[in-house]
Amino acid sequence: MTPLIEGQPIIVVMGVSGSGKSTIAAGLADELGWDFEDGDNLHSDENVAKMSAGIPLDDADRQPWLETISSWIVEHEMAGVPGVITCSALKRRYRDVLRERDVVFVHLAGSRGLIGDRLTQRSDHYMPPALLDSQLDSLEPPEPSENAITVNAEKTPAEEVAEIVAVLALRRR
Ligand SMILES: Nc1ncnc2c1ncn2[C@@H]1O[C@H](COP(=O)(O)OP(=O)(O)O)[C@@H](O)[C@H]1O
Ligand SMILES: O=C(O)[C@H](O)[C@@H](O)[C@H](O)[C@H](O)COP(=O)(O)O
Repeated sequence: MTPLIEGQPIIVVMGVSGSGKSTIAAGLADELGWDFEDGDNLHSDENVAKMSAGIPLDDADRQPWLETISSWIVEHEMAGVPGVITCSALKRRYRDVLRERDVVFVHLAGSRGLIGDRLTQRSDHYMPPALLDSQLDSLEPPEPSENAITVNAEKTPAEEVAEIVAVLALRRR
């Protein structure tokens, strides 16, 4: 594993369902040789069952999940291992939970039409496309004071990864 560069934060790739978090975060981690975790895999069985049934998660459902993601971040910080993790992180107060650590948010932002099309085409996932509207309703895009990076989710995955690497001036070591 590549050791953490001093002052190097953990990257949290955020956005609504279908914005490309899993694809881009995995590609970014691969490009950098960093650890990767998909926040989707850290949901409780109850949360997955709820989303699978087409019911949006609420704040109480998301709180323990955010704490699990925070634990992943802390473990990586403590071990000095850089990483990329996905988390929808739709609301400012969710991001505030994760921001207690040294993280940088990368927001994948795209139109409802494009993301809806992608979700309709995606077949191997528990999250139903019908939940996109509630995801967009919940989304509070990062404010300028949050120092997040916003990437146009309508580019190709390779372009998005290259942009993130360039903006953060990251290099494989
Ligand atoms: N930049 C992109 N260009 C084209 N298709 C993409 C892009 N990013 C993701 N996809 C596709 O869109 C769908 C949703 O992407 P995914 O990474 O699962 O999003 P999320 O993790 O945010 O739900 C997947 O089928 C994925 O292959
Ligand atoms: O906060 C939420 O409502 C969920 O966490 C959701 O946003 C999340 O992203 C799911 O895990 C679905 O997975 P995909 O984002 O991969 O569709």
